[in-house]
Amino acid sequence: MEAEVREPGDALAAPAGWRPLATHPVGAIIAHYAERSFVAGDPTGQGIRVRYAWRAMSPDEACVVTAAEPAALAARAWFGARAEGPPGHAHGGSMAAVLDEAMGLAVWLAHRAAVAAHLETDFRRPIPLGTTVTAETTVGPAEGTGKARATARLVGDDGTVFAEGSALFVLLGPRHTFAGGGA
Ligand SMILES: CCCCCCCCCCCC(=O)SCCNC(=O)CCNC(=O)[C@H](O)C(C)(C)COP(=O)(O)OP(=O)(O)OC[C@H]1O[C@@H](n2cnc3c(N)ncnc32)[C@H](O)[C@@H]1OP(=O)(O)O
Repeated sequence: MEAEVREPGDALAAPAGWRPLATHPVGAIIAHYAERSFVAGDPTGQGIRVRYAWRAMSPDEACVVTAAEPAALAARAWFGARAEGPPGHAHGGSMAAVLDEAMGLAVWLAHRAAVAAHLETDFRRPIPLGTTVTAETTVGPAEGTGKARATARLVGDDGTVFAEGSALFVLLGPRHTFAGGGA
């Protein structure tokens, strides 16, 4: 029998100072994608529930950004019974999926169309099912052109760092076959 897992209630709301992704002009397109994504596309399910948010960045934060109004991306993520890995705790793949998608969307929002070429994840603490965490992201320059480096971490409301991710993204150009590439 599945253990009872606490529902998130309104814990998935955007953190203080952040706004729902759909309220950003570029973010609205990405938010539409997220509605269909296997990571964030089941907002009432018992697997992972993810809600994205953005805030404006100050010029000194926006080290790689080409957008006129640079924006940072964060997510609130809840892990339900169907995200179980070790008994009572989140599956590492579900944590990596949240990190991967949050970093990917951060690159799309801050920079332009890209796909992950290399992804690393460090699992620091197990996430008890029913926990809501914040996925914090950064986007920075990568060595060489046509690439971006992103990081993300899953942080509990008490400051516990559950997982950290780092990824290399290759920016999509005309030679790539991904739909929507060439931005
Ligand atoms: C509407 C809103 C939607 C919004 C949609 C948002 C979706 C977000 C989803 C989350 C992100 C994902 O999971 S994306 C899905 C998972 N990723 C994928 O499926 C990608 C599969 N891989 C590929 O298609 C390819 O390998 C690419 C495109 C990544 C790279 O191929 P390529 O373009 O031919 O690039 P290539 O010349 O080989 O390499 C370019 C440069 O990157 C470096 N490079 C390439 N791969 C690697 C690597 N693994 N590790 C280190 N470095 C690498 C090379 O050394 C080179 O550096 P230099 O010599 O130039 O210095």
